[in-house]
Amino acid sequence: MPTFYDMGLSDPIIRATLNMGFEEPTPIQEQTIPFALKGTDVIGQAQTGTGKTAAFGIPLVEKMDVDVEVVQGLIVAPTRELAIQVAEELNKIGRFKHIRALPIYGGQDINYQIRALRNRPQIIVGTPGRLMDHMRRKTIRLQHVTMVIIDEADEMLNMGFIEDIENILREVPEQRQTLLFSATMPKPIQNLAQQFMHHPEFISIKNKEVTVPDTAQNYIEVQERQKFDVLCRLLDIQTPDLAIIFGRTKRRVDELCEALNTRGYSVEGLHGDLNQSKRDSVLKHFREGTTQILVATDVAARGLDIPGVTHIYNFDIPQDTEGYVHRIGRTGRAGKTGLAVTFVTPRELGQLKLIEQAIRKKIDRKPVPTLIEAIEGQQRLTVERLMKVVEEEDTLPYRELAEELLEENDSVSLLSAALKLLTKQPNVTPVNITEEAPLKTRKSRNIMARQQEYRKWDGERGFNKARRNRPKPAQKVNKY
Ligand SMILES: Nc1ncnc2c1ncn2[C@@H]1O[C@H](COP(=O)(O)OP(=O)(O)OP(=O)(O)O)[C@@H](O)[C@H]1O
Ligand SMILES: [Mg+2]
Repeated sequence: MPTFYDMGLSDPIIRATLNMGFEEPTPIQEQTIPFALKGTDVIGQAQTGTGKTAAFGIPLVEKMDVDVEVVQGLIVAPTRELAIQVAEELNKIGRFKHIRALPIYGGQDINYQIRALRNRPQIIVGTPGRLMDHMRRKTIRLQHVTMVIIDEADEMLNMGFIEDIENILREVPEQRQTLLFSATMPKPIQNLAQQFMHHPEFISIKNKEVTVPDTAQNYIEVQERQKFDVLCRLLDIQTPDLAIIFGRTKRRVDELCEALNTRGYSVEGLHGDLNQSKRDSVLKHFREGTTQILVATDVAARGLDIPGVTHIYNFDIPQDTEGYVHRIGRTGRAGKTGLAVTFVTPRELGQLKLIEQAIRKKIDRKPVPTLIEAIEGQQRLTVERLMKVVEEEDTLPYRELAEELLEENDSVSLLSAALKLLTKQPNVTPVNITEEAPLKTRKSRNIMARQQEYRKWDGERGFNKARRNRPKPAQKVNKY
């Protein structure tokens, strides 16, 4: 097994990897870092949670010149939360080399960002909209950028973002090095990517499965109006440490949050209509574990690395196969195990088949859990909690009382009553969830069709005309 040391990295970077607890490079790191250090353009594809951030972050930081106080490295990412997270990881990698990475994203005070830019970070991690805003204001200049990285590249080169990426790349010197990463890299997007790159090396970690083998994947066939009760039962049975529930729309997320809170679950919602301070606090609570359940739109589907997420629930089946891979990839990261459960209404079974074909794996069908199972799940949880207190806590102050009680009652009656008190009882308070129409089956979110459109725009009809004729990306701001 090669080590980071064998890769010819400098001391401050090796120290940083040790400091981050990385003992050896992951396969994608092992394969991409040497190419990236040599200056080769790379398209890197590897499963979710396998260390793609450091795969580009390590060579990027290695190549930055700490004495040159201009932006030399640019990373583009689809969501604000991901930009923040990637910048944090880069700052860890750059800690001993004193390389600074700054996240630049919408929803944060632009003047604050302008002040932060005066600290002269060498690396900027941005979301496209806000990056362009700074480019227009000339508060960010990209003419000394030597390396550009597009994280979640298939998403970024897709309809919602492609024009922004083109605009941003126009400001970056032509002879830059370009790296593209994602867990999913549909062929048409790979082809499209070439136009932004110079003879890229395509590195794909060959795995039988597209998804992570340590994540068990189940589906439950369920009627739309039953979904919520089934979800509550699953939560009661599976008692996840940290779980993410994905809903299709923002309204869905809001309704689910309210309904789950009504039924006594501690949940918070994340979607694009919330203001940034709310988004920050929701994610902070979830990362700290003070909120155990996050309900989110696809804004949380890509890239987020939250250790300890044990369960993913697709309350609504994802729109496309890539979405499925990324959503369930929020669990089972860095060698941990996880469980993903997808709700499928009878009319969406075709979509499930498409997902199975794309990931080349069968998703196991599970029956609708019963109320009895939910109650048993909660009882099990109570016993676990009780035994933990028996083993780990000081119960001495209660002993006298316990002995008194036992003089007049039998022990089984007493313990049964205590267990009952401690157990969350099934809560069937009526809630209001607006029904969603079933998802219409579409072949892998028409990426093929879109690619053909791009070709048309680029070729036959001429690029400029094509640009004018390009349909307005309706989901551009609204998707998440
Ligand atoms: N060499 C390593 N050794 C141990 N842990 C690592 C190593 N490299 C990365 N990690 C850890 O693995 C986790 C996942 O990494 P990362 O977020 O980069 O995955 P990813 O491949 O980008 O996933 P996604 O496709 O979901 O974006 C992180 O917590 C990271 O710190
Ligand atoms: Mg990533």
